[in-house]
Amino acid sequence: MLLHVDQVNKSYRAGQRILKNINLTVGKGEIVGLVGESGSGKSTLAKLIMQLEKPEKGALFFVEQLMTKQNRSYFYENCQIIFQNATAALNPVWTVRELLREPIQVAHKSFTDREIQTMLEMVKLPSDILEALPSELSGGERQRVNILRSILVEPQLLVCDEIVSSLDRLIQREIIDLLVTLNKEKNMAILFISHDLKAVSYLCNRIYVMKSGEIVDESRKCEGGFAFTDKYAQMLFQALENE
Ligand SMILES: Nc1ncnc2c1ncn2[C@@H]1O[C@H](COP(=O)(O)OP(=O)(O)OP(=O)(O)O)[C@@H](O)[C@H]1O
Repeated sequence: MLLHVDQVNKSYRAGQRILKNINLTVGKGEIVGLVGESGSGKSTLAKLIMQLEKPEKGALFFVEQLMTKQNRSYFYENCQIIFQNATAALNPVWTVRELLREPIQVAHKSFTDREIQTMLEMVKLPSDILEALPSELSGGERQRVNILRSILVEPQLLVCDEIVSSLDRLIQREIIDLLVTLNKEKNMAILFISHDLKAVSYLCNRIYVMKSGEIVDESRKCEGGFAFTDKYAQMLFQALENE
C-alpha cells in the first residue's frame, strides 16, 4: 500500500469534529477519487495527508511506514500536491524556465534543454513558453506548468485538490487525460479530490464518498460504472446518470 490513512480524526475547535474516523488507502499506481459536498472535509484531509495539519487521533502511513518528522523529506520527495489555485502556486516574477528549475534543483536532478522540451511536449505546452511569466499564460497553461513542476520530482503519489474546477470543460478534459497518461507512463498514483462527479467517474478506478467529515461509501469501478450502497452516495451519482 502506498498511502494508508488509518482512523484519522481532526477538530479545529473543541466539540466540532471535522474528520471522523477516516480510513482511506491508495495503492501503487492507483487512481482514487474523493468526492463530497462543500465543507465535508476533503481539503482538511488533503492537508493532513501532506502533513500541513496534524491528526488528533489516528495515523498516516506511506509505503507501510508511519509518517513522522524524521521521514518527512522522503515523503515530500515521493508525494506532491496540486491545489485549485494555480496562479497562487506560481511565483509571479519567475519565468516558466525558472519555475521549472526550482523543483529540479530540489530533487537534485539535472535535465538537458532537449529533455525539458520533451517534458513540455508531454504536458502539451509549447516550447516558446519557457520565457513567459505566469501572468502571460492561460488558466489551463498555468495548471499544466503546476503539474509539470510536481511531476519533475517523479513522485509516487500526486494529490490533486480541485485542480480542474476553475477551468472550462474542454481544458478540464485535457488536464484529466494528461493525468491518465502520467499514471500509465510513470505508474504514478493519484488521489483526485473533487466535487466534479463527472471528472472523478471518468478518471478514477475507485471512489470514496465523504459527507459531514465521514467517509460514507466506497466503490471500485466495474464495467465502467460504480455501485454505491449508501443512500447519500447513490443520490449523488444518480443525479449524474440523469444529466
Ligand atoms: N483552518 C481552519 N480552522 C477552522 N475551521 C476550518 C479550517 N479549515 C477548514 N475548516 C472547516 O472545516 C470544514 C471542512 O472544510 P474543508 O475545506 O476541509 O471542506 P471541503 O470538503 O474541502 O470543502 P470545499 O469543497 O468547499 O473545498 C468546514 O466547515 C470549514 O469551515
